[in-house]
Amino acid sequence: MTAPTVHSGATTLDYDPSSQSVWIIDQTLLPHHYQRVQLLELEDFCLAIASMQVRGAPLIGITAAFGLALSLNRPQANAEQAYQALLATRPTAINLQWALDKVMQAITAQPATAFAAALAMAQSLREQDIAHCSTIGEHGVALIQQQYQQKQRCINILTHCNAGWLATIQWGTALAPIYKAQQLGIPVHVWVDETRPRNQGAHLTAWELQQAGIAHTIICDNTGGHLMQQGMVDMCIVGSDRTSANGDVCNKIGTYLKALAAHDNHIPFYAAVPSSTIDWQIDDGVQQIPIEQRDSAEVLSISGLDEQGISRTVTVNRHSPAANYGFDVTPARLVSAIITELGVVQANSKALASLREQLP
Ligand SMILES: CSC[C@@H](O)[C@@H](O)C(=O)COP(=O)(O)O
Repeated sequence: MTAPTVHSGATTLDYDPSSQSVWIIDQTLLPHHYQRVQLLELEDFCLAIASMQVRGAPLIGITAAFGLALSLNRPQANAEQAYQALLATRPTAINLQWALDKVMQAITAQPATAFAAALAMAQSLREQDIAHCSTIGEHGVALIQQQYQQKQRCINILTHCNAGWLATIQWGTALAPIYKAQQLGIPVHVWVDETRPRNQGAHLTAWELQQAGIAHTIICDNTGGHLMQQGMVDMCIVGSDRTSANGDVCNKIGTYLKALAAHDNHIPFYAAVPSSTIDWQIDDGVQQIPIEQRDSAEVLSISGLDEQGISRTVTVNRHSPAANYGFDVTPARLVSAIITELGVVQANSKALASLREQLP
């Protein structure tokens, strides 16, 4: 099967009404194999999120929304149990709870037609994600355009992890402005942090950009600071898994170090954040956002393709322990601005509170 691109209108999750299931892309196989898999039962949904077949904050949320909704049409359906099972799959991305809460609200509002109401909500969250990511792209591309107007040459953008269409339903968050820049004919080149240990940059962002025909270069996670010192980065754009109400941006581990280097080198550092990623209950992201710790095996070994297929290779001293922190928090003072579907706002409590007032 030909792999889709962002420009062919590809989506990462599609509902199939005939089987009451969803089809996702198994992201653990990318970039080596493009394979869609079907999620039918609640357990399939939980496993897909926990094992990172689907990942990226917005996509985690929408997948969970469908998992909860579809679980209601099974024998012995129990919405509360399904909610808790899905919520327990990953701790950091707030989109997970946000989407589950929306579906629960729909169920509570229409108990007699709970399945239909929940499914309609999941479908509307999916459509909303597409629209919001596209709008984030339109707001973000103005920032790239400013740089281009000043410099009149290819704009070098550094990104971390994967916040492209694979992390959402379509378009992505951090990559959406880059795709929009390409559509406008603005020359861009993307520095892609490999993003150990799961290599979402080297595996997923690089694949997406290559499919879309966007110039990019994979770099080791520790390279960004050097490039910034040498004037080889014009701006950084990253995504977020949870942004606190005061503008602290939690994102894939290593983001904070890039923000520090950007600050030291006077390079703008933007986070592309749909409002569904803002945790309004937390006003100190550094202290309050739960940071996922995953299996140390992900640090001790690396996955790759050989004649046998995809396998993991141990790359370290076998007898050493390892720690696997999944995310870190960039304090608001290091974030130049936050790109949302409602516009570009300052990373502080006041600006975010006024953004909140505009939310439906
Ligand atoms: C639009 S996605 C933003 C973030 O979710 C992304 O940068 C990220 O950190 C994803 O982490 P992952 O562990 O792959 O789910």
